[in-house]
Amino acid sequence: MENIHPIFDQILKREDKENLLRQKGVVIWMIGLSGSGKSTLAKSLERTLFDKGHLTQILDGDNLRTGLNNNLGFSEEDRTENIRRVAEVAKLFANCGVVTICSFISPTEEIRQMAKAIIGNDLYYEVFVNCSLEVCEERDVKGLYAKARKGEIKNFTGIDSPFENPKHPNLELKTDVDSLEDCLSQLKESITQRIKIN
Ligand SMILES: Nc1ncnc2c1ncn2[C@@H]1O[C@H](COP(=O)(O)OS(=O)(=O)O)[C@@H](OP(=O)(O)O)[C@H]1O
Ligand SMILES: Nc1ncnc2c1ncn2[C@@H]1O[C@H](COP(=O)(O)OP(=O)(O)O)[C@@H](O)[C@H]1O
Repeated sequence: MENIHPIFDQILKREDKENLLRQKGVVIWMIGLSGSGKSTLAKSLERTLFDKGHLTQILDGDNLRTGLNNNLGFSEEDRTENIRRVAEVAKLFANCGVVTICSFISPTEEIRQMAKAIIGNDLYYEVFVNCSLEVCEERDVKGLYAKARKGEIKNFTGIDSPFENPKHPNLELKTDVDSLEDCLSQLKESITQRIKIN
């Protein structure tokens, strides 16, 4: 871009900030249908890490869409822009050494590849919160599936908008098979390893 001069030679590196915080920065990218368990798992992970002295930040769809992304809806184009902005923000946090927990449906492989390309392979840690549409719909935590079935919400993921299962996540949690307690311990164990300073 003309007349824009990004600073690449920062005096302080991510490693310096990670050493200060005694943790590795990471973007934990949680993917799954509405009602699959992303927010529940993200909040519990954050609480556990915080209680152990880690600095964390949750970014999630419902919150970001009331602020930074409040001009975006659920068309394919808007979802792509939603994820592009979030990935950029997540990268800033992770480069400060923060354990950044992103909870977004991120419905297609293309969208996720974009997020990964922005964040970078070294920081991106993909978690598939796998739950069948049937169980998500049964849970219907926010009553949105009922509305979508009645045609009151258009482009609802899983109903009239696509969701592709991630092919090679770093971690897969089967929230319609394993208990919440089991899923949480799998998640906490893998993230605790991931953020450990050697
Ligand atoms: N049409 C449609 N489809 C899917 N979800 C919808 C829709 N309309 C509103 N909601 C609510 O928005 C939350 C999903 O936003 P995301 O930013 O995660 O979506 S996306 O990644 O851009 O696809 C989602 O939150 P979660 O239930 O936490 O996933 C819903 O509460
Ligand atoms: N194994 C599990 N993992 C995560 N959530 C579960 C599990 N079993 C049942 N649940 C319940 O499913 C619901 C998931 O809702 P939520 O976390 O808001 O989903 P999302 O953020 O993906 O829309 C919660 O009520 C949660 O208690």
